[in-house]
Amino acid sequence: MPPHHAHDDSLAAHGLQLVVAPGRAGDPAFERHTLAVERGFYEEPPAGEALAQLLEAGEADGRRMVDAYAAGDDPAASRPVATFEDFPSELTVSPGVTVPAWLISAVTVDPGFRRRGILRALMGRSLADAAAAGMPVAALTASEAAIYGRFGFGAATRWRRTHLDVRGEVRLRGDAPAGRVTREEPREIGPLADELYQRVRRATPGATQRPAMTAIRWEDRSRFKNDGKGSGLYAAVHRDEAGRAQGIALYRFKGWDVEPPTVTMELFIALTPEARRGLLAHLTSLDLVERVEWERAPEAGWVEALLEDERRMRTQRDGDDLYLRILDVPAALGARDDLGEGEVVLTVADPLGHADGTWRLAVQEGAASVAAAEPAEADLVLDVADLSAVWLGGHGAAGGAAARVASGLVEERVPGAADRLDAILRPTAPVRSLVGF
Ligand SMILES: CC(=O)SCCNC(=O)CCNC(=O)[C@H](O)C(C)(C)COP(=O)(O)OP(=O)(O)OC[C@H]1O[C@@H](n2cnc3c(N)ncnc32)[C@H](O)[C@@H]1OP(=O)(O)O
Repeated sequence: MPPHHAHDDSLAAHGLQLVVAPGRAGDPAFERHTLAVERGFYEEPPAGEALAQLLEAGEADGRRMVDAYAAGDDPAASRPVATFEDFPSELTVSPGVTVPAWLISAVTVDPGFRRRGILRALMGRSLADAAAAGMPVAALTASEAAIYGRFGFGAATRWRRTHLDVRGEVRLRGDAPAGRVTREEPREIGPLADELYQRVRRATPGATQRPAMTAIRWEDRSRFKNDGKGSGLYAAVHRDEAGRAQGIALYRFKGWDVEPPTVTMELFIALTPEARRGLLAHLTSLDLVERVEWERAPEAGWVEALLEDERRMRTQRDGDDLYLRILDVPAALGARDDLGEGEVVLTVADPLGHADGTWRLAVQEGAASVAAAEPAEADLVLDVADLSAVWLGGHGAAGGAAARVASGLVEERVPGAADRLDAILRPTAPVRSLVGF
């Protein structure tokens, strides 16, 4: 399908034209776009099979490219000066409940064109399209934390990278669980990894669908950033006494030139405490390995709880992970089915207009209702970025609504209203994002 040109006044003022099109593997404009994205993140431009995989995965995700070109350039023959991708997905908001979500990714602007409002123009268009399509929320992960608050995004989940010291004998607390862990071939258990991921992400607030490229990595078929070798990925599967798979760990050996010898976790999914403990026992007893690196390690602390020596688990870095941006307040606030009882009236300020208004959120006998209210009735006044951050209850470093009152950014008109909102929004399961996109 040829890309179609759309008009945007603010881009035209900078001599730029907008190209909006679905990402199709065979489209030269999508190839140019994909190469520009990799350049924008200082990555080696992929070629051959690695590029083909990226394009096919982009098409499988339903990614749309929203690019800016210098006026007069042919998108099929020249490089865009700005790239942007958006695509529909699902976000889990409480265990077992998902809502449609608009994912945003691959945002880059050529250094020669920065700080002229190009991102602002592309973001404004994308969010307007999402709202028009009835999406209650948009989501992204950010390269820098300072960029997206101005567009109404708030950090809603936290991320941490840990190092687990597995030198010598690592003793775990409690009894060895029932069931067993076996090492299996990642290429042969792709559907199993996917099935377990689907089950866990539906139960985990903050989780989205996994991107197609991630599935390719889990099956050890990725040619991208992997030199085509496809080597070094290992799978451990926990099966319960009845032989049912209840957990999977995918990990990669980093190579003999890395000191200390390290494996890095690509995926850790466990449906039961037995699977968690069984897989941890496997990872902490790998011969020749002295460190397990874990990106997006769980926050809840079950690893530390299981380790006899909790100091073996060290957080190397932590910070913001998934950013959410509510577009439709009644749809978003009414979606969770695990809200606490109570009532609060919120005035939401949204510079882009999508979430502006005053609403009464009331939860009675487990049923939530969100109805328009008068601004004079407001208990709390807050920006859409703050509401988006606290919505799932797994907010980032800035804390919940009450913590934000202390910063002066959330205005409490009725004392205790922020605590009331936090109590209503308290999550019933750890809030985490499981994969990037
Ligand atoms: C979801 C993702 O893909 S995250 C990845 C984001 N991309 C990258 O980090 C790649 C490298 N960086 C870039 O390509 C660009 O600098 C971008 C995309 C971050 C910004 O693009 P620009 O077109 O320069 O942004 P634009 O001019 O529209 O800026 C809009 C506002 O954001 C601010 N802003 C832009 N980038 C940043 C930043 N890195 N840090 C803080 N503020 C920023 C601008 O100052 C401006 O503020 P204002 O409205 O108050 O004047």
